[in-house]
Amino acid sequence: MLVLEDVHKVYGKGKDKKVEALKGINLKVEKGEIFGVVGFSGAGKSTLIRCVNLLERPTSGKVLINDVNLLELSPKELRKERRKIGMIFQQYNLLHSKTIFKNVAMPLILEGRPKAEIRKKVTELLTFVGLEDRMDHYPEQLSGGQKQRVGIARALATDPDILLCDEATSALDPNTTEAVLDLLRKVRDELGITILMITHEMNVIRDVCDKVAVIEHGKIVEQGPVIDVFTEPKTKIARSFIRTVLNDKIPASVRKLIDESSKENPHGIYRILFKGASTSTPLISNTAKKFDVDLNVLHGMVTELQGIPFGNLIVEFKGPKEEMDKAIQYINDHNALIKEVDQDGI
Ligand SMILES: Nc1ncnc2c1ncn2[C@@H]1O[C@H](COP(=O)(O)OP(=O)(O)OP(=O)(O)O)[C@@H](O)[C@H]1O
Repeated sequence: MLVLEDVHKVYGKGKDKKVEALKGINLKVEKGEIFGVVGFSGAGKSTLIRCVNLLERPTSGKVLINDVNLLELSPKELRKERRKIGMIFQQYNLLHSKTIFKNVAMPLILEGRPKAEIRKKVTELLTFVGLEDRMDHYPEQLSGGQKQRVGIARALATDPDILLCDEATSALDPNTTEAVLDLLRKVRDELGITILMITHEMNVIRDVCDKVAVIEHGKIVEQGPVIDVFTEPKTKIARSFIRTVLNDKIPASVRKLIDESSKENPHGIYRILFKGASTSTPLISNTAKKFDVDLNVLHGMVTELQGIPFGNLIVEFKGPKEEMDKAIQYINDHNALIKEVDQDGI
C-alpha cells in the first residue's frame, strides 16, 4: 500500500522565487489498485509522482510504502526500498545505443546479477509484454507503443510492488494507448502490482483506473472510485474533465429547447443519472404510468464505466407540483440520481 500524508513541495527560495508545487497531498493507494491523478498543466502532477520515489524530495510530509516512511531511511535503506518502485515515462527513456534486451536487463546488470539469471528474467519479461521476438532490435526500430512496452518490461525487472506511470500514453495514438492500457491492467491482475499514474487524459482514467484524484494548484480537490467521481462529480474542475470524455454536455439546440420550456415550466427540467442495474429498469415509463406527470426526454446517452452501464438523461417534467414531487421522490428511491438542471446545464 502506498500512502502520501500531508506532502508539501516547495521549489526555490525567497518570496519571489518560491513555488509551492504541492500543498498538503493526502492519498492512499491500496495494493493491486490502479490509481490515477488527473490535472491541468502545472497542477503538480509530475512533482507528485516524482515525490513518491524521491526523485524529488518532499519539503515535508510522509511517503509510506507498506508503512515504511521513505523520508526517514538512510541512503542504503532507500536504495533497497526504491527497488520496489518501478517507473515508466512519457518519452520512454530508453538507451538508444543498447538493444531491447540490454535496456530491460539494465537494472539487473547494475545490481550485478548473474548472466544466466538476467537472461531468464529478461526473456520472461519480454514475453510478458509480447516483444520476445524483438530482443536484438534497437529502440529506433520500434513503434511508440512497443517502446513503452519495453519501458514497462524494464520497470518490472526488479519485481516492484508499485509502478509509477508518468503520462505513459500521452505520446501515443488511441489504438496504441488502448494496447498499453491493456498491458497495465495485465500488470495489475497477473502480478498484483499497485499502479499510480498521472495523466491529463480523462479517457485513460475512465478506461483503466479504479480510483481517481483530481489535482488543482497543488491540492487534491476531489478523489474517489472512478464510477463515483464520474457519475457525481463535486467540483467544477472534475466536471470539466469528465465532460471531455462523457460527452454529456447539452447540445446548443437542446439547450434552447430547455430555455424555452423553463419559461413556461420553471423547475421542470431534470438530469437523471442511472448507474448499474437501474439502467435496465423502465424507470421513466413506470414513473409516467404511476403519477399524473408527462415526461419528455430532451437528451440522453448511455455509456460504460469500469464495465458498469451509466445513463444520463435530461427530462422535462410537466404536471401538478404535488405529482411532480412524488415522481421525483419515486425516481430517487429507485437508485437513480435526479437533480434540477441549472443555468449551466449541470
Ligand atoms: N524544478 C522546478 N523548479 C521550480 N519550479 C518547478 C520545478 N518543477 C516544477 N515546478 C513548478 O511547480 C508547479 C507544478 O509543476 P509540475 O511539473 O509538477 O506540474 P504538472 O501538473 O506535472 O504539469 P505538466 O502537465 O505541464 O507537466 C509549476 O508551477 C511548475 O512551474
